[in-house]
Amino acid sequence: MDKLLITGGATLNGEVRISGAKNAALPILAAALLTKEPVTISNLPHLNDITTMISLLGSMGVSVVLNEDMSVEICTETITELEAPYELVKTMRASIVVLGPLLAHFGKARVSLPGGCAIGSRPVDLHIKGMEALGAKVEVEGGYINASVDGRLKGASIFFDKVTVLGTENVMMAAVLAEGKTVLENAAKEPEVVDLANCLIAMGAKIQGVGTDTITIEGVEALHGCHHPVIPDRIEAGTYLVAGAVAGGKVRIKEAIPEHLEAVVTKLKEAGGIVTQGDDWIEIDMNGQTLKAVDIRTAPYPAFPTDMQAQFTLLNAVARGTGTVEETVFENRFMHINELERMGAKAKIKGNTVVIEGQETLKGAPVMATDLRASASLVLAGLVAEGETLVDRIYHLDRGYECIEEKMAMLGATIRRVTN
Ligand SMILES: CC(=O)N[C@H]1[C@@H](OP(=O)(O)OP(=O)(O)OC[C@H]2O[C@@H](n3ccc(=O)[nH]c3=O)[C@H](O)[C@@H]2O)O[C@H](CO)[C@@H](O)[C@@H]1O
Ligand SMILES: C=C(OP(=O)(O)O)C(=O)O
Repeated sequence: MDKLLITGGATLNGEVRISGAKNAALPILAAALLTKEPVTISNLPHLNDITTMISLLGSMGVSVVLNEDMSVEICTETITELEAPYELVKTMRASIVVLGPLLAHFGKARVSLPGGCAIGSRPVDLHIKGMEALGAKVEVEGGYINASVDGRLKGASIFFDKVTVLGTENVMMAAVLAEGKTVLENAAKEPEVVDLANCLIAMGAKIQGVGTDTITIEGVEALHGCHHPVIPDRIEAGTYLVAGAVAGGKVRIKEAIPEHLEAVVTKLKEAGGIVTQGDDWIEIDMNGQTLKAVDIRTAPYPAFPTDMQAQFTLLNAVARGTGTVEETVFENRFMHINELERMGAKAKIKGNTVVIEGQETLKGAPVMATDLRASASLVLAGLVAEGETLVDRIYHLDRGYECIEEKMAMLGATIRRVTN
């Protein structure tokens, strides 16, 4: 199993290109199931999750062709199976997002329940209720969601009890082919939802209000092919900015969308970073600045993202002062704390809040990655710790960070992949 070996202490300097967003690319790949015509998707990141989604489409008999420019062309003309099997869904819960497109286009879907994961129970009840509201018959049996509809789905008014990103995306994709009007209230406003909607609109869908909490969809009979470039990954961007903050120096992220990172940049400035930005870049300069602990409260966009919580927890662990981090989105997203404590971090967890007392230094240690962003926080810890840190189980990182060791090394980090 691959590990990352990091020798701490190097100051980071330079530029890093941000890859396409995993969480936008995954539903957009699924959106190709909504039409018979070819859909071409570019700026896809090279990540294990993307490979899993492509394998899932392939397992259905969908044709997926890699073009010379590295874009991917997907065509459903050859589809034979309307199923997402457990073997694939268990490795990536975002596979659930094929439910809406399969049901809306083919009238039937069988999708394995994703189950819980290292960050909490993560139910999909709101996805299922949304499909039922659109007129689907849904049964959960033997760990599978079996959904079907006679004829077309029917537009409906749907209020999400909780803001759900994949839930909004799944139901929005089902509604674009439904008969009549659908109104989604308390919908997710994340940039990835907006990117998916823009792809659907390019395919001929009629959607209004994306980026607000009320999305209105006027169903159409059929969608057509399109070419869609995926937006840059705001979480990857934020992670490299935190790397610059904790390791000192000057780090510029390029080919990003600064508007998507406002909550993160606000906290980086509060932490003492000198942050400047242009149309598609953000730079953090820590030369001579003292890193200060900050208070964080995660919540749906545009508030501070839960996917940046672990990285800021680490920032607090090496900053001056005491910072409080409150996690309101997932019930169990503090798995990185124990590992950071093994490196000398001082933290107290109480319910969904952790209070971190900043330390002058952390000490390198062998640590275990438990989920994607927890892993990112351990890599960041390794960059600042004294001595060597060996991060085990980095398959989590490979789900979400393209070429992380190459990108970090280009900024000056001493980091390499160890295979055994
Ligand atoms: C592939 C992808 O895009 N993943 C992102 C997506 O996950 P995902 O879409 O799975 O997360 P949700 O927004 O759905 O989860 C938000 C909250 O709603 C709850 N919930 C969700 C659905 C449901 O049917 N019932 C229910 O109770 C969840 O348990 C959680 O407490 O948004 C999360 C929140 O920004 C991010 O951390 C993930 O990186
Ligand atoms: C939690 C995440 O992803 P997923 O929803 O795919 O588990 C993430 O990207 O941080």
